[in-house]
Amino acid sequence: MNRIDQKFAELREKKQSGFIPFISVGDPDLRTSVDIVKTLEEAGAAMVELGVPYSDPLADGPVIQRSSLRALQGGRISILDCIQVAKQARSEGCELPFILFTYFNPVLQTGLERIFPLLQESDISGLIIPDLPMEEDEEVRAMAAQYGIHLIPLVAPTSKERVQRIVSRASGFVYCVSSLGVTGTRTEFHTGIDEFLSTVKASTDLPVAIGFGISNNEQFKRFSGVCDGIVVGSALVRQIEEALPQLTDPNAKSEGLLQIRNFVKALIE
Ligand SMILES: O=P(O)(O)OC[C@@H](O)[C@@H](O)c1c[nH]c2ccccc12
Repeated sequence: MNRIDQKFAELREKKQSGFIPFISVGDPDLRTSVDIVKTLEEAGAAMVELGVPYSDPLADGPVIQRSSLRALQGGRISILDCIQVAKQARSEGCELPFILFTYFNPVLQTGLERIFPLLQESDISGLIIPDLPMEEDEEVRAMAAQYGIHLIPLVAPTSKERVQRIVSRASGFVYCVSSLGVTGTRTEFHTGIDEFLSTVKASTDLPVAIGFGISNNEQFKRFSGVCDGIVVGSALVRQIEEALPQLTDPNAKSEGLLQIRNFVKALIE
């Protein structure tokens, strides 16, 4: 059974919502990304989105854009580097399900025929490609299914009649975007968000996760119990940004990781 399926089954058993953090791999460096992943697990993450930094992150707000730039400062970070971070974390005892999060261009550069066997042998359970249009996802879906990798779709409040089509082809879970626009913390969400979530949940037996803009415990609680998973990217990446002086100092790295742990604990308690 895919680790994502196992994890959501456990969460449903415990009637809990899973915390799904997103990080840019390589920010500030690959080794620290392994340490951050392990810290997220200790702090209570259910699974983790490993973001492949990209030079043209169209769907990302300023926080993740800065994070991608920092990661790419030390030279190109490939999908293979991100897979290596997952393998290293696993080898150091991390049991989290890994979701590779990448724009479509790096996937094409690496080659579909190469990526999927690698994801499978690296025990990476899911893949999110935010700019893969449903109309062009045939080949990617077939390869993902062949290698047992969940290709997780994004559904936006404006998806309306497309919801059924997107959800009917979904695998693993359905990622509901809470608002329109780019990633980044928000004070309020799309007006019809509750109705939108009900529509998606009524359209699938798959777990449903919500993301975009969630940055504090009040917002986390608002969606707990309503969704099976809650994705937080920018608010966490911002914490990593603030902890950079510690994370990049060998003598203070553990202090930086503790700051991240404390942020997550307060976010999801
Ligand atoms: O950053 P936020 O607002 O917490 O949203 C999660 C988001 O970061 C993560 O899932 C993500 C990162 N880049 C994306 C691009 C498109 C959709 C989603 C994403």
